[in-house]
Amino acid sequence: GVTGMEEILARVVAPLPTYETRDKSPPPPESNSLEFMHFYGSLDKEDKLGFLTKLSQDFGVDHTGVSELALRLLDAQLRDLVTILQIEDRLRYGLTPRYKQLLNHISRAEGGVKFLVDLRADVIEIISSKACEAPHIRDLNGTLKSLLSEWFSVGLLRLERITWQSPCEILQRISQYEAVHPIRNWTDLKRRVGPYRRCYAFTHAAMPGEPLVVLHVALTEDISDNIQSIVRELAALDFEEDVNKINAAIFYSISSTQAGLQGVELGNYLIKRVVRELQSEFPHMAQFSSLSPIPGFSSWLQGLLSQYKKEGRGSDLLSEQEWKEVEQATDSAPGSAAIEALRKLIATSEWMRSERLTRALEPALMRLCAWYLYGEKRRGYALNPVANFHLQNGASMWRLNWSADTSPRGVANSCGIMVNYRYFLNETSKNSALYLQNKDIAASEQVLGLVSQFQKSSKL
Ligand SMILES: CC(C)(COP(=O)(O)OP(=O)(O)O)[C@@H](O)C(=O)NCCC(N)=O
Repeated sequence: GVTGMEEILARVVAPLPTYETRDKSPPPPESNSLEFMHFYGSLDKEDKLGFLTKLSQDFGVDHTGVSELALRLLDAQLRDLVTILQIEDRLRYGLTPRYKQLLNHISRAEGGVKFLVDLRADVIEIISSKACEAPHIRDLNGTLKSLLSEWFSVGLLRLERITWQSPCEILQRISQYEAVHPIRNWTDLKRRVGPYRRCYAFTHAAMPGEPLVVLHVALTEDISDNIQSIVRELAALDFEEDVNKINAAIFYSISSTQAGLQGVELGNYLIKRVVRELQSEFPHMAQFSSLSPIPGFSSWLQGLLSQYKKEGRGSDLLSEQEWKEVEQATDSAPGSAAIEALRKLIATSEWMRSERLTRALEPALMRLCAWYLYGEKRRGYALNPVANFHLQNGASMWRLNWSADTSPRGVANSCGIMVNYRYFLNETSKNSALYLQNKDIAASEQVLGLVSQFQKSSKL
């Protein structure tokens, strides 16, 4: 109940020591941390929301104290620098939320770091579900994120290569966490860590046996243009890699496993770290690229077709000839009926069954997909989350691949198209800065060509 929460919080969230005694006060008993963790663990989702709201509101920053210090700082502007710096330091300390010490102490308890990672996952869920508008909960998220970013900085992470000899519990976790191309069975898993494959994970001493982010790599002769050649069912090859057939590293799946570490950029660091690892193992390797899905393209396209149907602008999406093919294949009248018919074909993946329709639609779907990846934005950045991830890392949108994923899921999600985000090593930091600051997308001639085809045909 509420009184229970109030009582617990007042007892275990020690008041912030005064500025003068900030380095002299003894740490609160570890029992406070253990009691907090135990109590929180016993709450259901509803109560967790109430508890975290109370923690962030009533045990955060002393706003009155801060505004008084701010006034004192203003008054001191004409004083000597030493005085000003002293008051600034008081202000800096005054902005420390009362609960921050408790979070620090919890991190030193057994299982405390994992507890805080999961606690932030709860906070993120509360914020994204808009379950409560309390602005203080964002402060709590910010404090947790900055603490976790320090504890999970690259220097404190361990790069582990996962092989068939890795402990079963790690292999089991790898197959459980694989979010992009689900692992079907032991044979599939063995293939993913076998010859011409690499699987790496970051782990942290505070969370033993827990892969924090997992990267799957295929070692190939050149940059892969389809996923079937990478994940198809094949008897696991037993012979060692033939180094002459290895010139490229294809990142075909990456998944972070801890929701509470969102924003800590582990995936980006893992890719960069693995590139260095592979360069030392294969000094001549010069091609590093992802082979990425394009989740959301199909549904975006269906939405676009509905919108253009309403506005009677079908001719802006497909050429005369392309519409003719659709009308014939679906026996529909020109105009909105044909648009609706095409929308249905995309929604049911029916178009894939007809050789003729596939050939007719390829140019249109490729230029629409190029526009979806390159032109569609959210707050100025790429709308597609996978594109945004790789572009933030400094990769360039290098090649769209037709019928790259012919699995039912691949056709349903992105009309079977996949994209290579290529990592030109001496350009990633420049590309990343240009993308993050100016929202410029680094793209190849092939992609830019498809985009300009779309713009010409739709007069965008
Ligand atoms: C793509 C991933 C690995 C990026 O993680 P990370 O680099 O830690 O980014 P962030 O979560 O810190 O923003 C992550 O967003 C993820 O697991 N996405 C779901 C699976 C996928 N590959 O899209």
